[in-house]
Amino acid sequence: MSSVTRIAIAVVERDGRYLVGLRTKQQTLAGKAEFPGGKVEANETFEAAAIRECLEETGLEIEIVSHLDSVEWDYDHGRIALEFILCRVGSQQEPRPPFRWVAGNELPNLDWPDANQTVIQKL
Ligand SMILES: Nc1nc2c([nH]c(=O)n2[C@@H]2O[C@H](COP(=O)(O)OP(=O)(O)OP(=O)(O)O)[C@@H](O)[C@H]2O)c(=O)[nH]1
Repeated sequence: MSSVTRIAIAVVERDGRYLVGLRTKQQTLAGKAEFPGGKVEANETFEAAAIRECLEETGLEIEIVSHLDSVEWDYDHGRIALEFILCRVGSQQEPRPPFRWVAGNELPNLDWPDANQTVIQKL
């Protein structure tokens, strides 16, 4: 049995809009929309990983608000356990592209990874 990779996802909200990126051709699930996130390192909490990945990918410093959802998913590229964490950003700083702010009511119109479907319905 293959092991499960732990993934932390930062669902960052500011004024009813959410931080959304686009997975590149080089990544798995290329062309899909994504929230900032990635693999949790050894001895790292999900929350710390969400903050670190968001800073690395978007340049924005965030704070944890609450836990949103836990999802396990079997992709062709492996089995992952995702923790979706609601976060906020204090500043009016703009994210590094391709990340951008998307209105909450626009989120269902984007092409998301399958594992994101339940969390999108909750926002
Ligand atoms: N970042 C991100 N990954 C997601 C989302 N939804 C989802 O299923 N995933 C999956 O979660 C995993 C995240 O891994 P990643 O490859 O982006 O993370 P990473 O940067 O640490 O990995 P790398 O070092 O291999 O590039 C992938 O399997 C990706 O397909 C999402 O909304 N955001």
